[in-house]
Amino acid sequence: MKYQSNTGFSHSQADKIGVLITNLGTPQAPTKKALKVYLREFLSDPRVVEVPRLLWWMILNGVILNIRPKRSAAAYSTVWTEQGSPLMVHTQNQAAGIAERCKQVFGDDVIVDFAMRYGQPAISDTIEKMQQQGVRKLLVLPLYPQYCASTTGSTFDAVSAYFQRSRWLPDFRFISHYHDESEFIHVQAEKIKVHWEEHGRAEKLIFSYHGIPKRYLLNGDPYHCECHKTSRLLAESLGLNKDEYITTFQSRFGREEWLKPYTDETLKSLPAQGVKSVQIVCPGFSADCLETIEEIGEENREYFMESGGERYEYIEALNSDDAHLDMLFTLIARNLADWCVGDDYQQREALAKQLGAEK
Ligand SMILES: C=CC1=C(C)c2cc3[nH]c(cc4nc(cc5[nH]c(cc1n2)c(C)c5CCC(=O)O)C(CCC(=O)O)=C4C)c(C)c3C=C
Ligand SMILES: [Fe+2]
Ligand SMILES: [Fe+2]
Repeated sequence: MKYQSNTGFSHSQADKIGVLITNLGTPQAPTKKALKVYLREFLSDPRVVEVPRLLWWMILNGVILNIRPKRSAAAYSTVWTEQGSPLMVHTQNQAAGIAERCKQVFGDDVIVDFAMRYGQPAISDTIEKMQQQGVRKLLVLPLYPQYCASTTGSTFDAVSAYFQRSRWLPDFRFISHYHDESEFIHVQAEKIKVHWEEHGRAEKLIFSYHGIPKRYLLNGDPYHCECHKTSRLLAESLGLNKDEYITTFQSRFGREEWLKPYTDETLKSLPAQGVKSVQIVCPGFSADCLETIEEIGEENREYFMESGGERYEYIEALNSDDAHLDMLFTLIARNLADWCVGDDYQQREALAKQLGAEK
């Protein structure tokens, strides 16, 4: 059968609204074997590596998958926790926190779940499960504040690949970015302010974002602009002058030029320019993961200190902070608004306000 049917359907089943949270995905274990599986899927995605397929297949299988898994497994084992990969643990907690908030406001009308673009739980399996539970309207929120074809675009590909095989499509909404939503800027700025209250301020605040090849920007990807806009809005919210913060790009992969300035080179050069203390935050990562904990928390710290830096502080990602989950819930609720049996949602909101006022 070309188009799959919805196996869970019964006429008495209540219609539900689904909220699917997604993130990138992570290996199953910090081992060479698991890394090979993960990297093969991730790096085979043409949205991630835009190189002619045959050439890339040869480089990937002939070189990268023979070298990288061992190196990456060693890096992952430094961040692995008893519960698993930090990215997985944070995403699970975020989904649980959002589900709790949805339950309080929407009752049983809304089902919240999470999936990963690469590895498990797969986007297709999760949407299928949600449809079996009665989901007829689906909102997908990839947890990337800035749009990038390599991440957000690729998530859309995975969702639409499932839809293309599916007989009964739900109503569908997709949040492609939220970097300039006032609530997002507010929570991220507050996290920095709390850090300042506890530790004082450093000479420079560095906003470090995951990089992409410069070619993608030149071909029209808005990611670079959205990162700079995020930094500008945060700086405005924090009252920072232009010389008090820097926007940099981390996690380079391969030999071609990526977005500049590079985080590592910037940190190596700052002490010689007289900057001895920095605080670094990653507003493109909604959850701490290998790229923040190991690369920013450890590797770049060493570069800075070995180059003559004296004080280096990494400000953690928003993870499952209550304020972050409240912000994500607000974003979701706004996008669900007229779906949530419209009047019901308005009435519940009014009731919640009334109850709050009576307390
Ligand atoms: C060509 C390669 C890559 C592009 C383009 C890219 C874009 C990109 N990635 C993220 C977010 C994350 N990337 C993470 C890990 C990671 N990224 C790449 C390569 C590219 N990323 C690799 C090979 C890896 C694996 C680790 C390694 O071997 O170094 C992660 C962490 C995942 C985890 O398990 O902790 C995240 C998150 C964004 C936002 C982005 C473009 C904007
Ligand atoms: Fe990446
Ligand atoms: Fe990295």
